Amino acid sequence: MTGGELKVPRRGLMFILSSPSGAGKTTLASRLLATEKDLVLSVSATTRKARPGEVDGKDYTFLSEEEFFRMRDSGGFLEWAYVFGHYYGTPRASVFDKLAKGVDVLFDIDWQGAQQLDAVAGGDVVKVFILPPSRTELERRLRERKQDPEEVIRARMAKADAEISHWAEYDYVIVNYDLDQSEHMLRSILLAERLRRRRQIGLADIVKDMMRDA
Ligand SMILES: Nc1nc2c(ncn2[C@@H]2O[C@H](COP(=O)(O)OP(=O)(O)O)[C@@H](O)[C@H]2O)c(=O)[nH]1
Ligand SMILES: Nc1ncnc2c1ncn2[C@@H]1O[C@H](COP(=O)(O)OP(=O)(O)O)[C@@H](O)[C@H]1O
Repeated sequence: MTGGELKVPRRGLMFILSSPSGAGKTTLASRLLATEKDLVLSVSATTRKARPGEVDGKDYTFLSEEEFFRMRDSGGFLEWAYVFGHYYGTPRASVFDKLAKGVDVLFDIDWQGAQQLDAVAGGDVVKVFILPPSRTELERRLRERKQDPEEVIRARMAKADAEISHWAEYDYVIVNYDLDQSEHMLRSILLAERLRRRRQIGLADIVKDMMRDA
């Protein structure tokens, strides 16, 4: 069962995934997005170049630094951060409208972004940290992905400790040994969070009707 089958009107949630680069969050996010009804990706803006296969407007909105700063300075971002030598930001547009319509928004952002979203919308935020099984496996996955030159892989490994050191700030932690199992765990978290009483805003009316009819 997925949240799409839930009938009680509910408020959407902000589902944040963070991890050291290469742990598997993008893969897990796309599996969820492919199958979960009422879950959409917050497409971040970035000044980094597109990787082969990445689509502008779908994976990221690719901006020049000038365009990024213009958007940032006009209040266009809910949060933004400087990561691995590039700027990344979460567009403000329509996030809260989606939550009000019962649609969940998934964020693939780093610990800085997670902290900022928590500060502006704590009650809507659910934070999940994805850990790799080991450092060796993290490096193997970064190489296997074959999308970064050697110096970028080294930089990502060097930054892994800084990201991992924030693991205890998250509500849930998944050690990503096996993709199918991790996907199941992530889906279970999403379903449980969707069922939180305070998010099921239609409950009060349902219960009121029930009591009157009794
Ligand atoms: N704060 C923040 N971080 C972001 C945003 N978009 C992506 N990131 C993070 O930036 C880091 C680098 O992302 P990317 O270059 O796609 O490499 P990845 O680590 O392989 O996913 C990752 O930790 C992302 O989660 C954003 O809008 N805001
Ligand atoms: N549980 C897993 N077992 C083996 N390989 C995995 C697992 N999870 C992800 N991968 C692989 O590791 C690489 C990095 O995953 P990716 O989702 O791009 O990580 P991130 O978005 O966290 O940087 C990809 O090639 C992906 O297919």
